[in-house]
Amino acid sequence: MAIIEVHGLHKAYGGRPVVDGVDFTVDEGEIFGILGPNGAGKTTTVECVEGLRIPDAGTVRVAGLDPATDRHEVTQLLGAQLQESELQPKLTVREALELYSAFYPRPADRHALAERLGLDSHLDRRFATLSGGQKQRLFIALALIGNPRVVVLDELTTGLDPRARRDTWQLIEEVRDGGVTVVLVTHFMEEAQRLCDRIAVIDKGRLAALDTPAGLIGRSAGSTVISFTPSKPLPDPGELARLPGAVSVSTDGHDGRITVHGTDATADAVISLLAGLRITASRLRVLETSLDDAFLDLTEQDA
Ligand SMILES: Nc1ncnc2c1ncn2[C@@H]1O[C@H](COP(=O)(O)OP(=O)(O)OP(=O)(O)O)[C@@H](O)[C@H]1O
Repeated sequence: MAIIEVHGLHKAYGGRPVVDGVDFTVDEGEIFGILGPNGAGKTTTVECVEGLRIPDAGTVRVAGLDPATDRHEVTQLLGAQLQESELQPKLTVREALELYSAFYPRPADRHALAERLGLDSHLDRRFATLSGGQKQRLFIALALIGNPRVVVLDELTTGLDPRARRDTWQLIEEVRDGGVTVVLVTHFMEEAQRLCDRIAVIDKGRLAALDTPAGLIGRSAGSTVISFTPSKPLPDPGELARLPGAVSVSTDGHDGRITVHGTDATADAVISLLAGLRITASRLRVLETSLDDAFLDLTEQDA
């Protein structure tokens, strides 16, 4: 069941459209990614969902409510971690949690939340003295303190080291496992690929694609890469390029290693062809291209 519905969303600044007819729905319980190049309109889109910006046209519903007119009700069920969040530098972790709990009629148990986010041993630390990872944990805690049904995380792991980023991913999975729907705005393909059930790719204010990570990868031409070193040269090297789904074939002049870009069907056909020719494929590798490649295929480069 959809908990967020966005239809025909338009938003312009100074007459320049930055969100230009975006449609998507987010199902309850999923991790929904919003991916796109800088300035694509991702933050504007999620801020319309949060009720922080008023759309010029289109409809936005969160659990059936309009964030623009039912702002108070939406704030009670939607928690947000904003891009570039800051807090008063002298505020301690404990004070921040207390202050934010006071905004909600049925806040989460602060102590349990602090423990779950690994903040229990930092309760008396001032915000200014926290590391980047600790600050991000605190922002997740503050986004969750109102016991929301939906949490929107905008570029949550930007600036974190790889370990802190992975820890944060685990936290996001735990949040979802606790029944909260997560909307994740990110620039990191690995993050989107690892965490998201579905991803909306936004480019120049429009929805360029909406699919599962595997579905997006499958859309890029030559998404399966097959490489091997044949035990003897193929009698007709051109045969590989004619296999179903093959997009390109290249041979390393040094060791004769062959690389074929194609689909899963191409991989099957390469193996059957080699078996028929009684050629052994040594160091056979079949790899999927990454979401990075799919992203570059789906988003236009500026002229
Ligand atoms: N309040 C504003 N007034 C004028 N222009 C704005 C305003 N907010 C955003 N913009 C412009 O709208 C465009 C979309 O911005 P937005 O922040 O939604 O993009 P984004 O996809 O989140 O980008 P990034 O990945 O860089 O955060 C950008 O060109 C930005 O400069």
